[in-house]
Amino acid sequence: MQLPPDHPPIVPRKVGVLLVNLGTPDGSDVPSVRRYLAEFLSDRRVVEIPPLVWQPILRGLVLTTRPKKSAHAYQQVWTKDGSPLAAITREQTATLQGAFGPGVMVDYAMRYGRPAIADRLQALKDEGCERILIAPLYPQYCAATTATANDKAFAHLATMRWQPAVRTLPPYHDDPHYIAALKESIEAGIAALEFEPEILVASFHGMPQRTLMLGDPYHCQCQKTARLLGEAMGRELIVTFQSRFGPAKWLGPATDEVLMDLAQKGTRRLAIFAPGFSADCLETLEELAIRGREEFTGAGGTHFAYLPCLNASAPGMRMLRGIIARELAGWIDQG
Ligand SMILES: C=CC1=C(C)c2cc3[nH]c(cc4nc(cc5[nH]c(cc1n2)c(C)c5CCC(=O)O)C(CCC(=O)O)=C4C)c(C)c3C=C
Ligand SMILES: [Fe+2]
Ligand SMILES: [Fe+2]
Repeated sequence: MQLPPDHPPIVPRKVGVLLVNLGTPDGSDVPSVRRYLAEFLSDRRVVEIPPLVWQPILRGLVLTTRPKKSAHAYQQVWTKDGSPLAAITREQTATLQGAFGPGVMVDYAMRYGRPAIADRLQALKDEGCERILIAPLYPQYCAATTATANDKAFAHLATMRWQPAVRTLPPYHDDPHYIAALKESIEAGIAALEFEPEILVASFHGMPQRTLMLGDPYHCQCQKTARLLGEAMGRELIVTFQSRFGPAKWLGPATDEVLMDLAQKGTRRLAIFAPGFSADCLETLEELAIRGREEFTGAGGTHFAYLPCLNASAPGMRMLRGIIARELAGWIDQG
């Protein structure tokens, strides 16, 4: 069929997958960290205080003190490929693209900082993706993570004349693929240690306690992940919540307090891991692997191990491929 000479170009139809993670600063210097924190902590899904009250506190207090402290923390985990979260997310994207082959276009974006969700969503559409799965990589649903990533994607869709059809990845906290991948990865991590841990700690990112009362399923989904994982491994796990922010009451028990308490009460050998993070990042590599070790050994522990997240490991990528392929049902050949 002959197209009119001024017809917009026609590109072949494709299916796209947009992996989304939280975001990270472009550099570990104080101005980069300040820019990132300003965007992150201005998100009303993250800090649920009216902006008229919160913005003066954020600008006058938080952004004048925290960036220096956080930049110091980022400097301890920064790699030649940049922030660990960014480097690992890139690797997950490339590995998943290899697993799906040319029938599916896999890309990634960050909720805060770069690459921006709007830019990558638009790029997928411009490449001909008329069907896109938006995949926030959070196993446990939380308004401050999953919902805000989806909000950002839908805000961009609202600007489009020709929208792609979209699906969003549901939480996968109790998915057998995820539990099996965690079991495989953690058991391999323990087998490689030079000591036998007496205690296993599963540390999840915390949230303000009131979000549980407001109906956010995050806390329950973390507990269920830990229960299923403990049952699969045939071992008891201690569940803790880390990374408290601000003066409000957060979900507990707090990871740092539990580490010190266990050591003070006589635990000597301990392994900790963070099943709620799909990629290692500041919160795992600095807060758990570095500071957690100091807290535990400072209180009398002798052997401490931090076991890495699923990242782009073989079990982690098999899991991601499995859950994403399922969500693409009817859009791709399931073969
Ligand atoms: C895995 C789920 C996460 C939840 C839930 C979450 C909630 C949440 N976080 C903050 C404040 C901060 N978080 C920071 C870093 C950070 N948080 C997550 C994940 C969750 N956050 C990740 C993956 C990262 C790491 C980013 C990286 O660059 O590696 C930070 C920034 C670092 C710092 O200054 O400590 C802050 C601040 C709040 C307030 C919140 C829920 C209300
Ligand atoms: Fe966080
Ligand atoms: Fe609960």
